[in-house]
Amino acid sequence: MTKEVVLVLDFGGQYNQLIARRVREAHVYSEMISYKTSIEDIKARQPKGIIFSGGPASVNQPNAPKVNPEIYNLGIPILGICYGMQLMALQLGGTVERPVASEYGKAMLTVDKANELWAGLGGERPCWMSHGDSIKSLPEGFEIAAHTGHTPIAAMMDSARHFYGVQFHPEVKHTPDGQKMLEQFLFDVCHCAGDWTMESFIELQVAEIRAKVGKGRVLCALSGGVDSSVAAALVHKAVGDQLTCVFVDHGFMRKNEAEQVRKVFTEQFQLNLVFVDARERFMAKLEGVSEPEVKRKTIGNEFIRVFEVEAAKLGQVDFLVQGTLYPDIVESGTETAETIKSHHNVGGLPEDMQFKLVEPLRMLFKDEVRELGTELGMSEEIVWRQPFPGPGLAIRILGEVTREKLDILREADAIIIEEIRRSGLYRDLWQSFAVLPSIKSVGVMGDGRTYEYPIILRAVTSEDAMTADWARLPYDLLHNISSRVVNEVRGVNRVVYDITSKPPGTIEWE
Ligand SMILES: Nc1ncnc2c1ncn2[C@@H]1O[C@H](COP(=O)(O)OP(=O)(O)OP(=O)(O)O)[C@@H](O)[C@H]1O
Ligand SMILES: O=c1[nH]c(=O)c2[nH+]cn([C@@H]3O[C@H](COP(=O)(O)O)[C@@H](O)[C@H]3O)c2[nH]1
Ligand SMILES: NC(=O)CC[C@H](N)C(=O)O
Ligand SMILES: [Mg+2]
Repeated sequence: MTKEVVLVLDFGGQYNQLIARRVREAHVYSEMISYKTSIEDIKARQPKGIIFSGGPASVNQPNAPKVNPEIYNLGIPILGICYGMQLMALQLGGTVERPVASEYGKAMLTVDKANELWAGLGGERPCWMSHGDSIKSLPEGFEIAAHTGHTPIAAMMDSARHFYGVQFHPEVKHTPDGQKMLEQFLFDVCHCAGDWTMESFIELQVAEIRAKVGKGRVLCALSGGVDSSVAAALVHKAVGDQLTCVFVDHGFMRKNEAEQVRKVFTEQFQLNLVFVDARERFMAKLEGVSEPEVKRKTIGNEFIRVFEVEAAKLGQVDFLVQGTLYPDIVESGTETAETIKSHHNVGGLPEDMQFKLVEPLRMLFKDEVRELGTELGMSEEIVWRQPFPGPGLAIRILGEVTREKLDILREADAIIIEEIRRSGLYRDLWQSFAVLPSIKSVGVMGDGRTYEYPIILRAVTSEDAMTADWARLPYDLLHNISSRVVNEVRGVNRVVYDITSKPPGTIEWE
Protein backbone atom coordinates (compact mmCIF):
# COMPACT_ATOMS: atom_id res chain seq x y z
CA MET A 1 0.00 0.00 0.00
CA THR A 2 1.20 3.51 -0.79
CA LYS A 3 1.01 6.11 1.95
CA GLU A 4 -0.36 8.77 -0.32
CA VAL A 5 -2.18 11.73 1.13
CA VAL A 6 -4.07 14.71 -0.24
CA LEU A 7 -4.06 17.68 2.14
CA VAL A 8 -6.94 20.10 2.51
CA LEU A 9 -5.91 23.57 3.66
CA ASP A 10 -8.63 24.93 5.95
CA PHE A 11 -9.80 28.50 5.46
CA GLY A 12 -12.67 28.17 7.91
CA GLY A 13 -16.06 27.03 6.57
CA GLN A 14 -18.27 24.88 8.86
CA TYR A 15 -18.51 22.19 6.18
CA ASN A 16 -14.90 22.12 5.04
CA GLN A 17 -14.12 18.76 6.53
CA LEU A 18 -16.57 17.33 4.00
CA ILE A 19 -13.89 17.86 1.38
CA ALA A 20 -11.43 15.55 3.17
CA ARG A 21 -14.19 13.10 3.72
CA ARG A 22 -15.17 13.01 0.03
CA VAL A 23 -11.53 12.39 -0.84
CA ARG A 24 -11.42 9.48 1.61
CA GLU A 25 -14.61 8.15 0.03
CA ALA A 26 -12.56 7.90 -3.16
CA HIS A 27 -10.05 5.76 -1.20
CA VAL A 28 -7.38 8.41 -1.00
CA TYR A 29 -6.31 9.32 2.52
CA SER A 30 -6.96 12.97 3.31
CA GLU A 31 -6.61 15.28 6.27
CA MET A 32 -7.57 18.88 6.77
CA ILE A 33 -4.85 21.13 8.18
CA SER A 34 -4.68 24.79 9.07
CA TYR A 35 -3.83 27.21 6.27
CA LYS A 36 -1.07 28.43 8.59
CA THR A 37 0.84 25.13 8.35
CA SER A 38 4.41 25.86 7.25
CA ILE A 39 5.66 25.01 3.79
CA GLU A 40 8.27 22.72 5.36
CA ASP A 41 5.57 20.72 7.16
CA ILE A 42 3.50 20.48 4.02
CA LYS A 43 6.49 19.34 1.99
CA ALA A 44 7.39 16.74 4.61
CA ARG A 45 3.98 15.09 4.14
CA GLN A 46 4.70 14.70 0.39
CA PRO A 47 1.07 15.25 -0.63
CA LYS A 48 0.00 14.06 -4.07
CA GLY A 49 -2.34 17.02 -4.25
CA ILE A 50 -3.48 20.03 -2.22
CA ILE A 51 -7.00 21.41 -1.94
CA PHE A 52 -7.71 24.95 -0.72
CA SER A 53 -11.07 25.03 1.07
CA GLY A 54 -13.78 27.68 1.15
CA GLY A 55 -14.03 30.21 3.96
CA PRO A 56 -16.00 33.16 5.30
CA ALA A 57 -13.42 35.89 4.65
CA SER A 58 -13.05 37.99 1.52
CA VAL A 59 -9.59 37.75 -0.10
CA ASN A 60 -9.50 41.52 -0.47
CA GLN A 61 -9.88 42.12 3.29
CA PRO A 62 -6.69 43.48 4.88
CA ASN A 63 -5.99 40.44 7.08
CA ALA A 64 -7.63 37.76 4.98
CA PRO A 65 -6.07 34.29 5.47
CA LYS A 66 -3.35 33.65 2.88
CA VAL A 67 -0.90 30.85 2.15
CA ASN A 68 2.80 31.22 1.63
CA PRO A 69 3.06 31.71 -2.18
CA GLU A 70 5.97 29.22 -2.16
CA ILE A 71 3.23 26.60 -2.28
CA TYR A 72 2.76 27.37 -5.99
CA ASN A 73 6.38 26.39 -6.68
CA LEU A 74 6.24 22.90 -5.18
CA GLY A 75 5.10 21.24 -8.40
CA ILE A 76 2.09 19.76 -6.57
CA PRO A 77 -1.37 19.99 -8.20
CA ILE A 78 -3.73 22.39 -6.41
CA LEU A 79 -7.52 22.61 -6.48
CA GLY A 80 -9.05 25.78 -5.03
CA ILE A 81 -12.66 25.71 -3.91
CA CYS A 82 -14.58 29.00 -3.57
CA TYR A 83 -12.44 31.10 -1.22
CA GLY A 84 -9.57 28.79 -2.17
CA MET A 85 -10.07 29.56 -5.86
CA GLN A 86 -10.33 33.29 -5.21
CA LEU A 87 -7.12 33.20 -3.19
CA MET A 88 -5.25 31.29 -5.87
CA ALA A 89 -6.42 33.76 -8.51
CA LEU A 90 -5.33 36.73 -6.43
CA GLN A 91 -1.95 35.33 -5.40
CA LEU A 92 -1.07 34.35 -8.96
CA GLY A 93 -1.85 37.78 -10.39
CA GLY A 94 -5.59 37.83 -11.12
CA THR A 95 -8.22 40.05 -9.50
CA VAL A 96 -11.27 39.42 -7.33
CA GLU A 97 -14.21 41.78 -6.89
CA ARG A 98 -17.53 41.88 -5.09
CA PRO A 99 -20.36 42.22 -7.62
CA VAL A 100 -23.67 43.77 -6.52
CA ALA A 101 -25.52 40.47 -6.22
CA SER A 102 -24.30 37.36 -4.42
CA GLU A 103 -24.99 33.80 -5.57
CA TYR A 104 -26.33 31.37 -2.95
CA GLY A 105 -27.81 27.92 -3.52
CA LYS A 106 -28.39 26.02 -6.71
CA ALA A 107 -27.06 27.35 -10.02
CA MET A 108 -26.72 25.90 -13.52
CA LEU A 109 -23.12 25.40 -14.54
CA THR A 110 -22.10 25.42 -18.19
CA VAL A 111 -18.82 23.57 -18.71
CA ASP A 112 -16.80 25.25 -21.46
CA LYS A 113 -13.75 22.98 -21.37
CA ALA A 114 -14.81 19.38 -20.95
CA ASN A 115 -11.39 18.08 -20.10
CA GLU A 116 -9.34 17.22 -16.99
CA LEU A 117 -11.62 17.84 -13.95
CA TRP A 118 -14.61 18.15 -16.24
CA ALA A 119 -13.82 15.31 -18.68
CA GLY A 120 -17.08 13.78 -19.85
CA LEU A 121 -19.05 16.56 -18.16
CA GLY A 122 -19.63 19.01 -21.00
CA GLY A 123 -22.81 21.09 -21.23
CA GLU A 124 -25.08 22.09 -18.37
CA ARG A 125 -25.42 20.63 -14.90
CA PRO A 126 -26.50 21.83 -11.44
CA CYS A 127 -23.97 22.99 -8.89
CA TRP A 128 -24.18 24.58 -5.45
CA MET A 129 -22.88 28.11 -4.92
CA SER A 130 -22.29 30.23 -1.84
CA HIS A 131 -20.24 33.33 -2.57
CA GLY A 132 -20.28 37.09 -2.48
CA ASP A 133 -16.94 37.61 -4.26
CA SER A 134 -16.13 36.60 -7.84
CA ILE A 135 -13.01 36.43 -9.98
CA LYS A 136 -12.83 39.40 -12.31
CA SER A 137 -9.66 38.67 -14.25
CA LEU A 138 -7.65 35.47 -14.53
CA PRO A 139 -3.97 35.13 -13.70
CA GLU A 140 -1.63 34.45 -16.61
CA GLY A 141 -1.68 30.88 -17.88
CA PHE A 142 -5.29 30.26 -16.78
CA GLU A 143 -8.38 29.82 -18.92
CA ILE A 144 -12.08 29.76 -18.11
CA ALA A 145 -13.36 26.21 -17.70
CA ALA A 146 -17.01 26.89 -16.81
CA HIS A 147 -19.52 29.69 -16.16
CA THR A 148 -22.98 30.23 -14.70
CA GLY A 149 -25.52 32.88 -15.65
CA HIS A 150 -24.33 34.94 -12.71
CA THR A 151 -20.62 34.13 -12.60
CA PRO A 152 -18.58 34.33 -15.80
CA ILE A 153 -15.58 32.58 -14.18
CA ALA A 154 -17.18 29.68 -12.28
CA ALA A 155 -14.19 27.40 -12.93
CA MET A 156 -10.65 28.04 -14.10
CA MET A 157 -7.63 25.98 -14.99
CA ASP A 158 -3.96 26.10 -15.81
CA SER A 159 -3.28 22.65 -17.27
CA ALA A 160 0.45 23.17 -17.55
CA ARG A 161 0.95 23.85 -13.82
CA HIS A 162 -1.98 21.64 -12.72
CA PHE A 163 -3.81 24.45 -10.93
CA TYR A 164 -7.61 24.32 -10.88
CA GLY A 165 -10.29 26.42 -9.27
CA VAL A 166 -14.04 26.06 -8.84
CA GLN A 167 -16.31 28.78 -7.49
CA PHE A 168 -18.99 26.21 -6.61
CA HIS A 169 -18.76 23.49 -3.94
CA PRO A 170 -18.07 20.03 -5.37
CA GLU A 171 -18.02 18.51 -1.85
CA VAL A 172 -21.74 19.00 -1.15
CA LYS A 173 -24.43 16.58 -2.27
CA HIS A 174 -26.24 19.44 -4.03
CA THR A 175 -23.50 19.37 -6.67
CA PRO A 176 -24.40 15.96 -8.13
CA ASP A 177 -21.26 15.66 -10.28
CA GLY A 178 -19.00 17.05 -7.55
CA GLN A 179 -17.63 13.69 -6.52
CA LYS A 180 -16.78 12.84 -10.13
CA MET A 181 -14.91 16.16 -10.50
CA LEU A 182 -12.99 15.53 -7.28
CA GLU A 183 -12.11 12.02 -8.42
CA GLN A 184 -10.85 13.29 -11.77
CA PHE A 185 -8.61 15.68 -9.83
CA LEU A 186 -7.36 12.85 -7.60
CA PHE A 187 -6.79 10.22 -10.26
CA ASP A 188 -6.25 11.98 -13.58
CA VAL A 189 -4.39 15.03 -12.30
CA CYS A 190 -2.70 13.89 -9.05
CA HIS A 191 -2.32 10.27 -10.21
CA CYS A 192 -3.35 8.84 -6.86
CA ALA A 193 -3.50 5.08 -6.53
CA GLY A 194 -6.71 5.11 -4.47
CA ASP A 195 -5.82 2.10 -2.31
CA TRP A 196 -6.71 3.60 1.06
CA THR A 197 -9.20 1.62 3.16
CA MET A 198 -10.35 1.49 6.78
CA GLU A 199 -8.01 -1.47 7.16
CA SER A 200 -5.05 0.67 6.22
CA PHE A 201 -6.33 3.41 8.52
CA ILE A 202 -6.19 0.92 11.38
CA GLU A 203 -2.60 -0.02 10.53
CA LEU A 204 -1.59 3.62 10.29
CA GLN A 205 -3.26 4.58 13.59
CA VAL A 206 -1.90 1.57 15.48
CA ALA A 207 1.61 2.53 14.38
CA GLU A 208 1.05 6.19 15.30
CA ILE A 209 -0.40 5.37 18.72
CA ARG A 210 2.53 3.08 19.52
CA ALA A 211 5.02 5.73 18.49
CA LYS A 212 3.27 8.40 20.57
CA VAL A 213 2.66 6.38 23.72
CA GLY A 214 5.80 4.25 23.88
CA LYS A 215 5.82 2.31 27.13
CA GLY A 216 3.60 4.85 28.91
CA ARG A 217 0.32 4.12 30.65
CA VAL A 218 -2.88 5.18 28.96
CA LEU A 219 -6.31 5.97 30.32
CA CYS A 220 -9.34 5.83 28.04
CA ALA A 221 -12.49 7.79 28.79
CA LEU A 222 -15.06 5.15 27.90
CA SER A 223 -18.74 6.08 27.78
CA GLY A 224 -19.97 2.92 26.10
CA GLY A 225 -20.93 5.10 23.09
CA VAL A 226 -19.77 4.34 19.58
CA ASP A 227 -16.77 6.67 19.46
CA SER A 228 -15.06 5.85 22.73
CA SER A 229 -15.72 2.13 22.29
CA VAL A 230 -14.07 2.18 18.88
CA ALA A 231 -11.23 4.36 20.16
CA ALA A 232 -10.67 1.97 23.07
CA ALA A 233 -10.60 -1.05 20.76
CA LEU A 234 -8.11 0.68 18.47
CA VAL A 235 -5.80 1.75 21.29
CA HIS A 236 -6.07 -1.67 22.89
CA LYS A 237 -4.95 -3.19 19.63
CA ALA A 238 -1.95 -0.85 19.68
CA VAL A 239 -0.80 -1.01 23.31
CA GLY A 240 -2.75 -3.87 24.95
CA ASP A 241 -2.49 -3.88 28.74
CA GLN A 242 -0.95 -0.43 28.97
CA LEU A 243 -4.56 0.72 28.59
CA THR A 244 -7.11 1.17 31.39
CA CYS A 245 -10.64 2.30 30.53
CA VAL A 246 -12.60 4.52 32.89
CA PHE A 247 -16.36 4.86 32.74
CA VAL A 248 -17.74 7.80 34.71
CA ASP A 249 -21.28 7.65 36.01
CA HIS A 250 -22.00 11.36 36.40
CA GLY A 251 -25.63 10.79 37.21
CA PHE A 252 -26.82 12.12 33.86
CA MET A 253 -26.94 8.74 32.14
CA ARG A 254 -30.12 7.28 30.73
CA LYS A 255 -32.24 4.69 32.51
CA ASN A 256 -30.17 1.54 33.33
CA GLU A 257 -27.33 2.76 31.11
CA ALA A 258 -24.50 2.43 33.62
CA GLU A 259 -25.41 -1.20 34.33
CA GLN A 260 -25.75 -1.96 30.62
CA VAL A 261 -22.32 -0.52 29.83
CA ARG A 262 -20.78 -2.50 32.66
CA LYS A 263 -22.41 -5.68 31.38
CA VAL A 264 -21.44 -5.25 27.72
CA PHE A 265 -17.86 -4.28 28.44
CA THR A 266 -17.12 -6.95 30.99
CA GLU A 267 -18.75 -9.69 28.90
CA GLN A 268 -17.54 -8.77 25.41
CA PHE A 269 -14.08 -7.30 25.98
CA GLN A 270 -10.89 -8.18 27.80
CA LEU A 271 -10.18 -4.64 28.92
CA ASN A 272 -9.01 -3.24 32.23
CA LEU A 273 -12.12 -1.39 33.23
CA VAL A 274 -12.83 0.99 36.11
CA PHE A 275 -16.30 2.23 37.00
CA VAL A 276 -16.50 5.50 38.88
CA ASP A 277 -19.61 6.60 40.72
CA ALA A 278 -19.22 10.37 40.55
CA ARG A 279 -22.90 11.28 40.82
CA GLU A 280 -22.54 13.39 43.95
CA ARG A 281 -19.52 15.29 42.62
CA PHE A 282 -21.21 16.34 39.37
CA MET A 283 -24.51 17.20 40.99
CA ALA A 284 -22.76 19.44 43.52
CA LYS A 285 -20.85 21.27 40.76
CA LEU A 286 -24.02 21.96 38.77
CA GLU A 287 -25.98 23.43 41.63
CA GLY A 288 -27.33 26.82 40.58
CA VAL A 289 -25.84 26.53 37.06
CA SER A 290 -28.26 27.19 34.22
CA GLU A 291 -26.31 28.79 31.35
CA PRO A 292 -25.57 26.09 28.71
CA GLU A 293 -21.92 26.95 28.05
CA VAL A 294 -21.17 27.17 31.77
CA LYS A 295 -22.83 23.79 32.24
CA ARG A 296 -20.81 22.22 29.45
CA LYS A 297 -17.52 23.62 30.69
CA THR A 298 -18.25 22.62 34.28
CA ILE A 299 -18.95 19.06 33.18
CA GLY A 300 -15.90 18.88 30.88
CA ASN A 301 -13.74 20.13 33.72
CA GLU A 302 -15.15 17.69 36.23
CA PHE A 303 -14.62 14.76 33.84
CA ILE A 304 -10.92 15.51 33.74
CA ARG A 305 -10.72 15.96 37.52
CA VAL A 306 -12.27 12.50 37.93
CA PHE A 307 -9.84 10.99 35.41
CA GLU A 308 -6.95 12.56 37.32
CA VAL A 309 -8.07 10.92 40.54
CA GLU A 310 -8.29 7.56 38.80
CA ALA A 311 -4.94 8.06 37.09
CA ALA A 312 -3.26 8.78 40.42
CA LYS A 313 -4.41 5.39 41.65
CA LEU A 314 -2.64 3.70 38.71
CA GLY A 315 0.71 5.43 39.18
CA GLN A 316 2.11 7.55 36.36
CA VAL A 317 -0.41 8.04 33.54
CA ASP A 318 0.53 10.46 30.78
CA PHE A 319 -2.08 9.86 28.12
CA LEU A 320 -5.84 10.22 27.92
CA VAL A 321 -7.70 8.60 25.03
CA GLN A 322 -10.97 10.21 23.99
CA GLY A 323 -13.37 9.28 21.22
CA THR A 324 -13.37 12.80 19.82
CA LEU A 325 -14.71 13.12 16.27
CA TYR A 326 -14.32 15.88 13.75
CA PRO A 327 -17.77 17.44 14.35
CA ASP A 328 -16.96 17.79 18.09
CA ILE A 329 -13.89 19.81 17.13
CA VAL A 330 -15.42 22.11 14.55
CA GLU A 331 -18.50 22.93 16.66
CA SER A 332 -16.32 23.75 19.64
CA GLY A 333 -14.66 26.40 17.48
CA THR A 334 -11.24 26.47 15.79
CA GLU A 335 -8.94 29.29 14.82
CA THR A 336 -11.13 29.79 11.76
CA ALA A 337 -14.54 28.32 12.71
CA GLU A 338 -17.00 29.93 15.12
CA THR A 339 -17.93 28.25 18.45
CA ILE A 340 -21.44 26.82 18.26
CA LYS A 341 -21.22 24.89 21.51
CA SER A 342 -18.28 23.60 23.56
CA HIS A 343 -18.30 19.84 23.42
CA HIS A 344 -17.27 18.66 26.87
CA ASN A 345 -14.34 16.70 25.44
CA VAL A 346 -12.92 19.59 23.40
CA GLY A 347 -13.83 23.16 24.36
CA GLY A 348 -14.83 22.04 27.87
CA LEU A 349 -11.39 20.77 28.96
CA PRO A 350 -9.56 22.56 31.79
CA GLU A 351 -6.47 24.55 30.84
CA ASP A 352 -4.26 22.99 33.49
CA MET A 353 -4.94 19.41 32.37
CA GLN A 354 -1.97 17.08 32.92
CA PHE A 355 -2.76 14.52 30.23
CA LYS A 356 -1.58 14.42 26.66
CA LEU A 357 -4.54 13.59 24.48
CA VAL A 358 -4.72 10.60 22.17
CA GLU A 359 -7.62 11.04 19.77
CA PRO A 360 -7.29 8.61 16.89
CA LEU A 361 -10.73 9.44 15.46
CA ARG A 362 -10.41 13.22 15.43
CA MET A 363 -10.39 13.41 11.63
CA LEU A 364 -13.40 11.13 11.13
CA PHE A 365 -17.16 11.39 10.94
CA LYS A 366 -19.52 9.03 12.73
CA ASP A 367 -20.31 6.85 9.73
CA GLU A 368 -16.59 6.36 9.14
CA VAL A 369 -16.18 5.40 12.80
CA ARG A 370 -18.99 2.88 12.43
CA GLU A 371 -17.19 1.39 9.43
CA LEU A 372 -14.01 1.27 11.47
CA GLY A 373 -15.75 -0.43 14.41
CA THR A 374 -17.22 -3.03 12.09
CA GLU A 375 -13.76 -3.60 10.60
CA LEU A 376 -12.42 -4.11 14.15
CA GLY A 377 -15.03 -6.82 14.68
CA MET A 378 -17.23 -4.93 17.16
CA SER A 379 -20.85 -5.95 17.68
CA GLU A 380 -23.77 -4.24 15.96
CA GLU A 381 -25.18 -3.39 19.36
CA ILE A 382 -22.27 -1.04 19.98
CA VAL A 383 -21.56 0.16 16.47
CA TRP A 384 -25.17 1.14 15.75
CA ARG A 385 -26.03 2.81 19.05
CA GLN A 386 -27.47 6.25 18.64
CA PRO A 387 -25.02 8.94 19.82
CA PHE A 388 -25.43 10.25 23.36
CA PRO A 389 -23.62 13.45 24.33
CA GLY A 390 -20.99 13.25 27.06
CA PRO A 391 -22.79 15.77 29.35
CA GLY A 392 -25.82 13.51 28.99
CA LEU A 393 -29.22 14.44 30.36
CA ALA A 394 -27.71 17.55 31.96
CA ILE A 395 -27.87 19.37 28.60
CA ARG A 396 -31.36 18.03 27.88
CA ILE A 397 -32.78 19.71 30.95
CA LEU A 398 -32.96 23.36 30.02
CA GLY A 399 -31.81 25.51 32.89
CA GLU A 400 -30.86 24.19 36.29
CA VAL A 401 -30.56 20.43 36.72
CA THR A 402 -32.40 18.96 39.69
CA ARG A 403 -32.94 15.36 40.80
CA GLU A 404 -36.68 15.71 40.26
CA LYS A 405 -36.21 16.84 36.65
CA LEU A 406 -33.62 14.12 36.01
CA ASP A 407 -36.04 11.44 37.18
CA ILE A 408 -38.83 12.75 34.97
CA LEU A 409 -36.60 13.05 31.92
CA ARG A 410 -35.06 9.61 32.42
CA GLU A 411 -38.46 7.92 32.52
CA ALA A 412 -39.81 9.80 29.50
CA ASP A 413 -36.64 9.09 27.53
CA ALA A 414 -36.85 5.37 28.29
CA ILE A 415 -40.39 5.23 26.93
CA ILE A 416 -39.38 7.07 23.77
CA ILE A 417 -36.47 4.73 23.09
CA GLU A 418 -38.64 1.70 23.77
CA GLU A 419 -41.33 2.87 21.36
CA ILE A 420 -38.81 3.84 18.69
CA ARG A 421 -37.13 0.43 18.92
CA ARG A 422 -40.49 -1.31 18.77
CA SER A 423 -41.36 0.60 15.59
CA GLY A 424 -38.16 -0.66 13.92
CA LEU A 425 -36.93 2.89 13.27
CA TYR A 426 -34.08 3.03 15.83
CA ARG A 427 -31.30 2.49 13.33
CA ASP A 428 -32.76 4.82 10.69
CA LEU A 429 -32.76 7.72 13.10
CA TRP A 430 -29.59 9.56 13.98
CA GLN A 431 -30.98 10.25 17.44
CA SER A 432 -34.35 10.16 19.19
CA PHE A 433 -34.74 11.42 22.71
CA ALA A 434 -36.59 13.57 25.25
CA VAL A 435 -35.86 17.12 26.35
CA LEU A 436 -37.26 18.75 29.49
CA PRO A 437 -37.74 22.53 29.38
CA SER A 438 -38.02 24.12 32.81
CA ILE A 439 -41.48 25.51 32.20
CA LYS A 440 -44.92 24.27 33.19
CA SER A 441 -48.28 24.42 31.46
CA VAL A 442 -51.88 23.83 32.45
CA GLY A 443 -53.72 20.64 31.59
CA VAL A 444 -56.71 18.59 32.64
CA MET A 445 -56.43 14.99 33.82
CA GLY A 446 -59.18 12.96 35.49
CA ASP A 447 -61.33 16.09 35.61
CA GLY A 448 -58.70 17.87 37.66
CA ARG A 449 -56.40 20.75 36.81
CA THR A 450 -52.72 19.95 36.28
CA TYR A 451 -49.79 22.32 36.14
CA GLU A 452 -46.76 20.28 35.05
CA TYR A 453 -43.77 19.97 32.74
CA PRO A 454 -44.02 19.27 29.02
CA ILE A 455 -41.68 16.77 27.37
CA ILE A 456 -40.19 17.69 24.03
CA LEU A 457 -39.63 14.83 21.62
CA ARG A 458 -36.62 15.30 19.34
CA ALA A 459 -35.97 12.80 16.53
CA VAL A 460 -33.65 13.56 13.63
CA THR A 461 -32.07 11.98 10.61
CA SER A 462 -28.52 12.92 9.71
CA GLU A 463 -25.44 11.67 7.94
CA ASP A 464 -22.79 13.22 10.14
CA ALA A 465 -24.46 15.53 12.72
CA MET A 466 -23.27 18.62 10.83
CA THR A 467 -26.70 18.99 9.30
CA ALA A 468 -29.89 17.19 10.29
CA ASP A 469 -33.58 17.04 9.46
CA TRP A 470 -36.47 16.34 11.82
CA ALA A 471 -37.77 12.84 11.28
CA ARG A 472 -41.19 12.38 9.70
CA LEU A 473 -42.29 9.87 12.35
CA PRO A 474 -45.57 8.04 11.72
CA TYR A 475 -48.57 9.58 13.52
CA ASP A 476 -49.36 6.30 15.27
CA LEU A 477 -45.90 6.21 16.76
CA LEU A 478 -46.21 9.84 17.87
CA HIS A 479 -49.53 8.96 19.42
CA ASN A 480 -48.09 5.98 21.34
CA ILE A 481 -45.22 8.02 22.67
CA SER A 482 -47.42 10.92 23.68
CA SER A 483 -50.03 8.86 25.47
CA ARG A 484 -47.50 6.63 27.25
CA VAL A 485 -45.35 9.53 28.43
CA VAL A 486 -48.31 11.47 29.80
CA ASN A 487 -49.91 8.40 31.38
CA GLU A 488 -46.79 6.79 32.81
CA VAL A 489 -44.52 9.64 33.82
CA ARG A 490 -45.58 11.57 36.90
CA GLY A 491 -45.07 15.28 36.52
CA VAL A 492 -45.67 15.48 32.75
CA ASN A 493 -48.94 16.65 31.21
CA ARG A 494 -48.00 17.42 27.61
CA VAL A 495 -45.76 16.15 24.79
CA VAL A 496 -44.58 18.34 21.91
CA TYR A 497 -42.57 17.43 18.81
CA ASP A 498 -39.61 19.51 17.66
CA ILE A 499 -39.88 20.09 13.89
CA THR A 500 -36.71 22.13 13.40
CA SER A 501 -33.88 21.06 11.13
CA LYS A 502 -30.16 21.77 11.74
CA PRO A 503 -29.43 24.49 10.77
CA PRO A 504 -31.07 26.61 12.14
CA GLY A 505 -31.60 24.41 15.22
CA THR A 506 -28.95 22.13 16.67
CA ILE A 507 -29.71 18.52 17.57
CA GLU A 508 -29.37 19.00 21.32
CA TRP A 509 -31.23 21.92 22.90
CA GLU A 510 -28.23 23.24 24.82
N1 LIG B 1 -19.61 8.82 30.98
C1 LIG B 1 -18.40 8.90 30.40
N2 LIG B 1 -17.34 8.29 30.98
C2 LIG B 1 -16.13 8.37 30.41
N3 LIG B 1 -15.87 9.04 29.28
C3 LIG B 1 -16.86 9.67 28.66
C4 LIG B 1 -18.19 9.63 29.19
N4 LIG B 1 -18.98 10.34 28.35
C5 LIG B 1 -18.19 10.79 27.36
N5 LIG B 1 -16.91 10.40 27.53
C6 LIG B 1 -15.75 10.74 26.66
O1 LIG B 1 -16.08 11.84 25.84
C7 LIG B 1 -15.98 11.49 24.47
C8 LIG B 1 -17.00 12.19 23.62
O2 LIG B 1 -18.30 11.77 23.96
P1 LIG B 1 -19.29 11.38 22.80
O3 LIG B 1 -20.63 11.21 23.39
O4 LIG B 1 -19.09 12.33 21.67
O5 LIG B 1 -18.73 10.01 22.26
P2 LIG B 1 -19.16 8.54 22.65
O6 LIG B 1 -19.99 8.55 23.87
O7 LIG B 1 -17.93 7.72 22.71
O8 LIG B 1 -19.96 8.09 21.39
P3 LIG B 1 -21.45 8.50 20.99
O9 LIG B 1 -21.28 9.74 20.16
O10 LIG B 1 -21.90 7.33 20.22
O11 LIG B 1 -22.25 8.76 22.23
C9 LIG B 1 -16.15 9.99 24.47
O12 LIG B 1 -15.62 9.42 23.30
C10 LIG B 1 -15.43 9.60 25.72
O13 LIG B 1 -14.04 9.56 25.48
O1 LIG C 1 -19.81 14.00 23.46
C1 LIG C 1 -20.46 15.00 23.22
N1 LIG C 1 -20.25 16.04 24.01
C2 LIG C 1 -20.93 17.17 23.93
O2 LIG C 1 -20.68 18.09 24.69
C3 LIG C 1 -21.93 17.19 22.89
N2 LIG C 1 -22.81 18.13 22.50
C4 LIG C 1 -23.52 17.61 21.47
N3 LIG C 1 -23.12 16.37 21.20
C5 LIG C 1 -23.59 15.49 20.13
O3 LIG C 1 -23.04 15.99 18.93
C6 LIG C 1 -24.00 15.94 17.85
C7 LIG C 1 -24.29 17.33 17.32
O4 LIG C 1 -24.98 18.02 18.32
P1 LIG C 1 -25.63 19.45 18.16
O5 LIG C 1 -26.38 19.46 16.87
O6 LIG C 1 -26.51 19.60 19.36
O7 LIG C 1 -24.51 20.40 18.15
C8 LIG C 1 -25.22 15.25 18.44
O8 LIG C 1 -25.12 13.89 18.12
C9 LIG C 1 -25.10 15.52 19.93
O9 LIG C 1 -25.75 14.54 20.70
C10 LIG C 1 -22.13 16.10 22.06
N4 LIG C 1 -21.38 15.01 22.22
N1 LIG D 1 -17.91 29.81 0.57
C1 LIG D 1 -16.84 30.55 0.35
O1 LIG D 1 -15.70 30.09 0.32
C2 LIG D 1 -17.08 32.03 0.23
C3 LIG D 1 -15.85 32.79 -0.16
C4 LIG D 1 -15.98 34.27 0.09
N2 LIG D 1 -16.16 34.52 1.49
C5 LIG D 1 -17.15 34.80 -0.74
O2 LIG D 1 -18.16 35.17 -0.21
O3 LIG D 1 -17.03 34.86 -1.94
MG1 LIG E 1 -21.64 9.57 24.07
